[in-house]
Amino acid sequence: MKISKIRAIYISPTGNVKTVVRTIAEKTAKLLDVPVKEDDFTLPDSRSGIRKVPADELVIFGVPVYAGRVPNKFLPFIQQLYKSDGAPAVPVVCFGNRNFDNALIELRNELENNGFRTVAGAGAVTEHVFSDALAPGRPDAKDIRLLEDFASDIVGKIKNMEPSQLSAPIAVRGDDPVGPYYKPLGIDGKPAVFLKAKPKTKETLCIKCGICIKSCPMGSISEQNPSNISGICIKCHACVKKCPQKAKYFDDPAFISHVKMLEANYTKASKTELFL
Ligand SMILES: Cc1cc2nc3c(=O)[nH]c(=O)nc-3n(C[C@H](O)[C@H](O)[C@H](O)COP(=O)(O)O)c2cc1C
Repeated sequence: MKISKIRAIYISPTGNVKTVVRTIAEKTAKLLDVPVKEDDFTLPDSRSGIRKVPADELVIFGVPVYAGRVPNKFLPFIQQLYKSDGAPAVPVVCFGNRNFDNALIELRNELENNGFRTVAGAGAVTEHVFSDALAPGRPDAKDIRLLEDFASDIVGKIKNMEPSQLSAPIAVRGDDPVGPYYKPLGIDGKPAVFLKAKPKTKETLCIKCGICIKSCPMGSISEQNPSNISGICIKCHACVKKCPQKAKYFDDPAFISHVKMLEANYTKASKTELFL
């Protein structure tokens, strides 16, 4: 099968998915001696129109895992933006050391529904945006090597395949039909409900540089006053992580309790799972 280009498509509010997708894309491109085209659709401005992916491009499609699934606010864009008539695709989900639950199978199914043919899949461990005690510094050098080996295996698999052989979706871990969202628990073992939590701002530190405004995937931070979160917050932590002044933080008690529960139960290093 002739591949003319690698298409690296991703949502990555704080950068982990971008690193993982780029690693796989760059290695496959090198092995196939073709260019990479990058499509980052994290921000509102990057999410218009329909992009038809030609059947001779290999797609590496990455999203973060939120509550054990594909982030629900991004799902409509995944469903609408990218279509194909048979391009081979690799769904990649990045999770913060707890579990990817049903996210990979959900992304696989969405890509298949959009006309892609999934040939491999990955659930990659990455640092949890809620706490650097969960998979700290990952992907690390060992993870990168593993992802590069995975890229070599993908190339080995598709190189001698005919387009007609791209039939059954790649078998991945997860429930099909896709199971429910993971319900976050607090340190007391009871459900922790923090859907409405929004980041606060330390006014003494904020210099109104506007970086948080430009980083918010929901476009929810007021241009006039960055302390005002006028729209919905998906807790992605882009504003917290990207603030050069460390002025943004969450203090919602249910959210803090959930983070404590994660830190109490999920610090043991998880493994990246690869499907070929
Ligand atoms: C709202 C939210 C929910 C999350 N849910 C999970 C989860 O269910 N399981 C898990 O292991 N990590 C979870 N994470 C961690 C992210 O999947 C992980 O940190 C990922 O690398 C973030 O990607 P990014 O750096 O590209 O934004 C969650 C993160 C957020 C913001």
